[in-house]
Amino acid sequence: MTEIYEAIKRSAKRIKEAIEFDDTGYSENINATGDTQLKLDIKSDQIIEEEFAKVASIKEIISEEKEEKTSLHVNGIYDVGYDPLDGSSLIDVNLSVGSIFGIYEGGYAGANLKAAVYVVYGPRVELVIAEKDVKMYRMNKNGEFVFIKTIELKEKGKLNAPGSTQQCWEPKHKALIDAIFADGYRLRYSGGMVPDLHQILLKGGGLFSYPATSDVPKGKLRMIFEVFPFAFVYEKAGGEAIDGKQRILELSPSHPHDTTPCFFGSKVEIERVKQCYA
Ligand SMILES: O=P(O)(O)OC[C@H]1O[C@](O)(COP(=O)(O)O)[C@@H](O)[C@@H]1O
Ligand SMILES: [Mg+2]
Ligand SMILES: [Mg+2]
Repeated sequence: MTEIYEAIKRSAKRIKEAIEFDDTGYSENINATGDTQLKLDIKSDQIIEEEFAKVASIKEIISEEKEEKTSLHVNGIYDVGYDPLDGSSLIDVNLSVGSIFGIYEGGYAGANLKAAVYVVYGPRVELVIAEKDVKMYRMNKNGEFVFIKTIELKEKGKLNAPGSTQQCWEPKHKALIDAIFADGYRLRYSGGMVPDLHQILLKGGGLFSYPATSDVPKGKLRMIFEVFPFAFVYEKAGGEAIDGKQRILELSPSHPHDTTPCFFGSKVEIERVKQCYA
């Protein structure tokens, strides 16, 4: 596992440099989800593939920017699913973006996750590794990742990050979000799942939701690359992640690019979601 973390750190340094100095424009390609890829989406994907190709324990990889799985090492143990540049549509407005990694053993089901990692490219570069617990590191001026702290969620938080187009929410979802705001929660939503979920983790708790809506009935966020890794992080930090009713980590996609509605948060907020969606 350490070799994989080291490859992610090398990738993070290279991607940070690309974000700072490369062309921020769109390419002419469309990915499996139907999004037009930025040149930076493609470059970040290539950087990660190059770094993972050096790691013998990785059997295969699949990313948000690849149509199909890519085999790396026949004798490898782990399958890695990743979103090379999450929130990339925020690059043009210079907001924080991220990379997300799920390290699976035995196929890309939630139950097969062995570790999850994400990187935040903000004013500083931070790396979070969830295995037994959740550890946060920050890149120093020599490009080394220095341990900062272990992240633990409180039972109840203060932040609310409601995703998707509100016009398309179900009435019960609107009632839930309104009730949470009525209880004093503050709105914190940038449109980048990495910084939005990172903020809730670091500020002690709250709720991030991306529900089923009339325009995206199966949600927008992708299981293998985005939702499973963050569900793992939230559970290891003492929180919960559900699709409304079921634990996210009990789900299995039938296609690599499958999406699911998702709710991540501390215990108290997730209990409210369960009551609403029961
Ligand atoms: O603008 P919306 O519909 O709330 O969606 C925001 C979500 O879309 C995403 O940007 C999707 O990720 P990509 O940039 O990797 O496609 C998430 O980071 C974010 O949580
Ligand atoms: Mg993404
Ligand atoms: Mg992406």
